[in-house]
Amino acid sequence: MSTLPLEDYKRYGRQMILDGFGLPGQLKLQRASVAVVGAGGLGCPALQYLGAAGIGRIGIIDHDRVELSNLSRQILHNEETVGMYKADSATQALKRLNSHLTVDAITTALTAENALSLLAPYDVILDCTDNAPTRYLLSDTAVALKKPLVSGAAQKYEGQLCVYNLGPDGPCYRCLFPKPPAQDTVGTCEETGILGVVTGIIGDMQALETIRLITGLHDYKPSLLMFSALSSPQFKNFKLRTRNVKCAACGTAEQRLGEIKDIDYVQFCGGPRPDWERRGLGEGVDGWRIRIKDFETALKSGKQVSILDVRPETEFGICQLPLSTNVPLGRLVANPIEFLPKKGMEAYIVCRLGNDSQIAVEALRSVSGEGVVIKDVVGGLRAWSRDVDATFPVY
Ligand SMILES: Nc1ncnc2c1ncn2[C@@H]1O[C@H](COP(=O)(O)OP(=O)(O)OP(=O)(O)O)[C@@H](O)[C@H]1O
Ligand SMILES: [Zn+2]
Repeated sequence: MSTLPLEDYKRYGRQMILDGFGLPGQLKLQRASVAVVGAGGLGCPALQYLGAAGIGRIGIIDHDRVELSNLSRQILHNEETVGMYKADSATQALKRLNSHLTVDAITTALTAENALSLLAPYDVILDCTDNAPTRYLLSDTAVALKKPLVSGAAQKYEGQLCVYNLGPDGPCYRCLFPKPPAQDTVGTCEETGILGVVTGIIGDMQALETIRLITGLHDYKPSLLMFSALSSPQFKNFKLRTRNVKCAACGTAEQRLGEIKDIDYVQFCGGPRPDWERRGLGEGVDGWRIRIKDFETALKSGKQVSILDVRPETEFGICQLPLSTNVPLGRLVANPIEFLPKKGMEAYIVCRLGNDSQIAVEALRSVSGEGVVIKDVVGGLRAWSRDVDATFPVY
């Protein structure tokens, strides 16, 4: 029979003595892996309870950094971690709670290109983000990976909770919301305000639903829970129907969306918005990224640019852009200073899909001074082939 490390009986004893939980429940948590996307208002409380309960592996995906204005609700961060990546700051907090936890801190944004590969290793996915494109992306990814998506949302005095893709026939987010909300009806916490404890309540409930799913304490009846701090009663629960056969994501085969990496979620949700752009969502968005069409324009403009291709040498040998230089990612990250562009020169970083190039830009950025232009090419050579030059090989 499997056992736990001796000190874990003491650490988790209070929950282990619960009816229906026991040693099997604790072992299930220990063997489970959970991905939390967004380490903000919802993610922090969810992570805190998931870590405290003894989830074996926790992935934290967030590309944003901690700001002072986050501290009133994003309770894993503190004054000393302002400026740090939220994923790193949250990891640090969880490790303080339990030094044995296994935490993967992922400091890149979840995008259509990377969602499947980043989330595939985890059993349960938590949506703790705050924007429509990411909600659709997460829902489609959870459907593709056949994993439950524990989704939270909070704004002003109100919150919502739902487990999508629950059990064999629970609906996905698209089943309920086939069309994105009108842009003027949604806003960020920065725009609309939020009471911190409301995110705490919803984030805690996301942790609770996750624990119920993993330990087998869930009833698998899909429902949408609405919370309103100033109403009476504060909680209302709506039973949901099973999945919609006409749903583009989870319905019958004819309705399929196509491949996730090819979907432009920002466009689907009504086009770029400044706050999404600030988040690095959509394409070509913050000052450190360039969308493929703009990259093409920059190359044609005649200005002096350098193109660094960070793929492995073998892949570079397969196909490459004219005038690009190969610097495999490992070499660049080991010594970014060597590869900084000269003053006045713009550097564009490419890779196959647009993931490694973000890591490369991050490394260059950490050693670059003011006025240096370094951008990663969103979607990489795959996007080049798709949107610019159909004769460029896809491999
Ligand atoms: N596609 C994404 N990939 C990774 N993290 C994301 C993505 N979209 C949103 N997030 C993260 O989800 C979190 C949402 O949390 P929250 O809204 O509480 O924080 P915030 O955006 O810092 O708040 P504020 O609106 O007050 O500035 C943010 O930390 C944000 O970076
Ligand atoms: Zn659906």
